[in-house]
Amino acid sequence: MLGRGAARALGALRGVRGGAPPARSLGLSRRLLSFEKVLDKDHSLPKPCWGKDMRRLFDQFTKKCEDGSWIQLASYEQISAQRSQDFSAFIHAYFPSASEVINKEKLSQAQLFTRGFEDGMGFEYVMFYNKAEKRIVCVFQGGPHLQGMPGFFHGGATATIIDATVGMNAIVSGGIVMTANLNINFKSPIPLCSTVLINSQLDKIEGRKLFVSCKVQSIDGKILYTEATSLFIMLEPKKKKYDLKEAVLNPLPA
Ligand SMILES: CCCCCCCC(=O)SCCNC(=O)CCNC(=O)[C@H](O)C(C)(C)COP(=O)(O)OP(=O)(O)OC[C@H]1O[C@@H](n2cnc3c(N)ncnc32)[C@H](O)[C@@H]1OP(=O)(O)O
Repeated sequence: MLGRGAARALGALRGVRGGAPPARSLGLSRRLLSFEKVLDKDHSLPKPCWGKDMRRLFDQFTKKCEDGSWIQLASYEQISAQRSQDFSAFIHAYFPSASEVINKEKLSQAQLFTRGFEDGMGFEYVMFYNKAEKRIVCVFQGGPHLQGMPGFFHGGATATIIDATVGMNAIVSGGIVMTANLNINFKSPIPLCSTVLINSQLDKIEGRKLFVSCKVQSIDGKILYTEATSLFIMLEPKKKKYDLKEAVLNPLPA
C-alpha cells in the first residue's frame, strides 16, 4: 500500500483518500440535486468482489504512485453538491434545447452509468494517471451483467469502459469535454468476468480537439482485445464556468 509520502502527495492533489475524513465529517451536505446520495464511497478502492488479478494490479499501480509519477483517480457516483449545481448550470446553458426536454423528476434517480451496478456485477475499475506520459491506465474487471455473446463481454460494455477511460484522459487535460468520435476495432472477444488493462494515451491537442487512443489487453499483455481512437471536443472555453478537471482530481472539496 501507499507510503506516507505518497499518501500525502495524493492527498494534496485530491484532498481525500489516505485517511481523509469522509464527506459528512467535513460538514458537506449529503443532499445533491435535491436527492440523497452518499458522497463518500470511493468506488475505486478494493472491495471483496475484486478478483485476485484486479487486486494485484491495484497494488502494483498503487506502488507506482509512491514517487508521485502516477496518481490514482478516485471515483464517486456524484461530485460535490456545489459542483453538481455549477456543472448542471453550465451544461444547461451550453445545451439549452436539451435542457428543455430533460425530465427534472427523473434526474433525481440519475447516477454515473458505470457506477450504477451492484458491486461485482457490472463495471469494477480503477484508473491511474501519469501526467508526464499523458497516460491513463484503467484496470477493469467486468461483471456477469455485462454479457453479450454467451461467456463474453457485450461490445457496448467494452465501448463504455473505453469511453470512460479515454474520456478521463481528455478531461484531465482539457476540462469539460465531450466525445465527438469513437472508433473501435474489436480484435478478440473478452472473456466475461476477466480482468483487463486499458492503456490510453493522449496523442495530441489541436485547439479544442483532443485525440486520445487506447488498447485493451490481457493483463499479461499477450492478447490485444480491442483498440480505439477517439476525438474529444473541449466545450467553448469562453463559456466555461466549471472546472471539471479540478473536480476529477479533487472530488471532495476540503
Ligand atoms: C466521468 C466519466 C467520463 C466519461 C466520458 C464520457 C463522455 C461522453 O460519452 S459524452 C456523450 C457522447 N457525446 C455527445 O453526446 C456529444 C454530442 N456532440 C456535441 O454535443 C457536439 O458535436 C460537440 C460538443 C462534440 C462539438 O460541438 P461544438 O462545441 O459546437 O464544436 P464544433 O464547432 O461543432 O466543432 C469543433 C471542431 O471539432 C470538429 N468536430 C466536431 N465533431 C467532430 C467529429 N465527430 N469528427 C471530426 N471532427 C469533429 C469540427 O469540425 C470543428 O473543427 P474545426 O475547429 O477545425 O472547424
